[in-house]
Amino acid sequence: MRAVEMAAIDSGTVTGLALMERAGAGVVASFHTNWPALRSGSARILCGPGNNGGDGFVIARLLHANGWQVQVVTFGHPDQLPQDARHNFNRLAMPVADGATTPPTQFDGDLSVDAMFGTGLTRPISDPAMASWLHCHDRFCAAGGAAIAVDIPSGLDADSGRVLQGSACARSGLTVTFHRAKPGHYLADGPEFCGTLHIVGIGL
Ligand SMILES: NC(=O)C1=CN([C@@H]2O[C@H](COP(=O)(O)OP(=O)(O)OC[C@H]3O[C@@H](n4cnc5c(N)ncnc54)[C@H](OP(=O)(O)O)[C@@H]3O)[C@@H](O)[C@H]2O)[C@@H](O)CC1
Ligand SMILES: [K+]
Repeated sequence: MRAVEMAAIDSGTVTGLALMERAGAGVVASFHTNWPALRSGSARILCGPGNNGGDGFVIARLLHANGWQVQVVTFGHPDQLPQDARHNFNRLAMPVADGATTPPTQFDGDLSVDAMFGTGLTRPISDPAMASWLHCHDRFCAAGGAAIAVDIPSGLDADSGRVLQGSACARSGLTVTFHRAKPGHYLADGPEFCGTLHIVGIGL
């Protein structure tokens, strides 16, 4: 998937930013399909240090523009964000909480989005702050809340479908992935953590 994305970008037919915008818009469209009654409310978006977090910033902007009350929680310093994610971070017109220094609270809003890690997860999630915020997402999902994972539930290996050894991981009721499903969506722990799987095209 990473190779496909890079080939499309390198060929000049599409930019990473355009792919990210389509990914974020695809998640919002899938959300409305899966929970049609939820037209607006309060959303919490957990945004990690890479482009998965970048998708989260796009989602935050789109929901906010549609009248949602949005709480963005970031993990990692904005200066360290990859270019496309940084661009979308800068476009946010709402307060952002730093997940490293803000204690997580039980979420009793309407929509929780896991945009912490996607295909770039390289090792178990061991950071205590990340783990406790993901735990809030998981509890919200378990309580029947609208919980979405962007691309892949954070902590789940996209190839094997296993939760990385010792990693935090959160269940979602809906996982929205891009272009093609990954083996991990269907294998091992995948189905339990992904919930319903939507595959959205991003023009690749
Ligand atoms: N490419 C495209 O055009 C498109 C991409 N798209 C989106 O991008 C996603 C892939 O983005 P990505 O490659 O930035 O990886 P992502 O999962 O966001 O994180 C990587 C960062 O996390 C860090 N890190 C890793 N493990 C960690 C840990 N346990 N604990 C802490 N940190 C950890 C890692 O650090 P490092 O391992 O380098 O030290 C790195 O900084 C993809 O899933 C999709 O959602 C869509 O928009 C479609 C178009
Ligand atoms: K994710």
